[in-house]
Amino acid sequence: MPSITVEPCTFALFGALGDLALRKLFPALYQLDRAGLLHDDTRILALAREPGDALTHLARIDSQLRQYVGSKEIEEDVLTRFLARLNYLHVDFLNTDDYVSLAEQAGTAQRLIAYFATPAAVYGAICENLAKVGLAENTRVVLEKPIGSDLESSRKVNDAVAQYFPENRIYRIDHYLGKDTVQNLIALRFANSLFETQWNQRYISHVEITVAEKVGIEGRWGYFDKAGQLRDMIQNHLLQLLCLIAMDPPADLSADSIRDEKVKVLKALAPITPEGLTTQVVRGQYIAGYSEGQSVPGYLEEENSNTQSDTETFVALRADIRNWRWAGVPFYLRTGKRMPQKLSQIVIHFKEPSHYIFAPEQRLQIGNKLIIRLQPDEGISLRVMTKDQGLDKGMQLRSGPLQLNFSDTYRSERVPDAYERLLLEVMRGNQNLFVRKDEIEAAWKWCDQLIAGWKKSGDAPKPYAAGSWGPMSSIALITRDGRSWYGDI
Ligand SMILES: NC(=O)C1=CN([C@@H]2O[C@H](COP(=O)(O)OP(=O)(O)OC[C@H]3O[C@@H](n4cnc5c(N)ncnc54)[C@H](OP(=O)(O)O)[C@@H]3O)[C@@H](O)[C@H]2O)C=CC1
Ligand SMILES: O=C1O[C@H](COP(=O)(O)O)[C@@H](O)[C@H](O)[C@H]1O
Repeated sequence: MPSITVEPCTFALFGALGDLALRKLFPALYQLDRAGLLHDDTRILALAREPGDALTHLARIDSQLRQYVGSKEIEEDVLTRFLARLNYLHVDFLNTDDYVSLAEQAGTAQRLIAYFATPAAVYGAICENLAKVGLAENTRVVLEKPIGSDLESSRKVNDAVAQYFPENRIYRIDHYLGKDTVQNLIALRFANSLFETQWNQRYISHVEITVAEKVGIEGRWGYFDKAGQLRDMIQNHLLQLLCLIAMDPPADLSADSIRDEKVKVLKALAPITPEGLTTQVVRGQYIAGYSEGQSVPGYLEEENSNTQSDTETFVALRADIRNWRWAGVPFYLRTGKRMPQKLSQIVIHFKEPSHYIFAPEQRLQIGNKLIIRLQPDEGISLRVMTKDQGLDKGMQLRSGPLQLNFSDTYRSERVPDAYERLLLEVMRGNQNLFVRKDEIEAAWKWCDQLIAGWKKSGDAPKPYAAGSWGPMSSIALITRDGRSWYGDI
């Protein structure tokens, strides 16, 4: 039986016929229902501006749900119960009159959760209209990323929402924070004194964060070309991972204690100088190549693409954190589309022992590594040095893993999708997996200087073949510091 009690709510999904809603949000709500985590009285209002009768739209949601959840996890009785919670309302989000019927349907008996699966440009108007029809009181609003495309535009969006909703009822999504393995970073760091005592510049030489995607642009060229990989992935997911690795221990698990610590890290990131732009940062764009043995098009040949674009699909960079814990410890970040495999991984490289007593030729492999695999094959592995076995081996060293593979250890547990966790936490009113306004702004501030630098220097992205690990210069970026990307791979 579920151990979490969740209050009933009316869940209003703005943009209910869009890609995110159909692919991720309805499936996540269904899974919550399946797990017994939706209150019996919880209702879902699917809001979109497509005309036509409600039954046709509900039938589409039903069929997409079956497709994205998959037949193995569709239980007909649960699906029937889930669809009974659902109603479709035709609403143009910019038209106040359309909100009257929403207000009638929503009522005031239970809390409204308004999820904005729409472009950020309409968040402010939705908030204003909700307030005009008396639906802002007590409502929680959920904002999808990206919030703006730079500091200034993100402030505008945040300020527009803040006119009607206080920060403690605003839930900004970064879906990486909903991944079980990402939350595990907090458990790993703060429930094990073993690591925390070593977690600083005295013992750690450098940190790598790789988020590689095998997919290309997948029909999202229109959105992606205006964004690029820095805005799409680094500004949010990778910087959030960096924060969870680098932050000081929070006083407790409350949302603000964790967010206070994360924002300190973001503010401590060293700006990247014009010289650093060439030595510390690499941007790339994929050209045609191979993925799983099949030829795949380059970025400029994707569906709906232009023939020319300077948008990056790959970024590798070295970030430095200006504080006592991390002085002199580079954080190497790397993310790209159309890489050889889907892989999100953090590698903590520990320093060599302070006095070395083994054969000089074995020195290269010295240095423990903690490898945190976020996806796929979630798990943690600690590379430790041991002596090779056998009478003839002498004191020959070998690096081997102490391994915790989550799917073996917790075999019976289904790994929930990030959105399931996040939607549940919104219903519970727990903000600690959501991003506070000052975090978003500090992350934009740091990314803006990079974007401005690229613009000023006219730096074009370096080509890399689809199916490779990025431009050669991303290897030079780390080898210049006498290191290499772990296991590359
Ligand atoms: N798709 C994804 O994987 C991800 C999406 N996101 C974010 O989620 C949000 C939604 O993305 P996505 O689903 O891909 O986008 P889509 O364009 O597929 O969906 C957005 C929906 O909002 C509707 N909409 C926009 N303006 C109005 C309006 N004035 N009145 C009524 N409906 C309106 C659109 O309707 P219409 O079609 O009629 O214009 C569309 O159905 C965005 O903020 C995006 O950045 C974040 C991470 C991943
Ligand atoms: O937010 C986004 O994330 C996805 C990658 O998410 P993952 O959970 O599959 O690792 C990325 O493809 C997309 O471009 C970006 O907007």
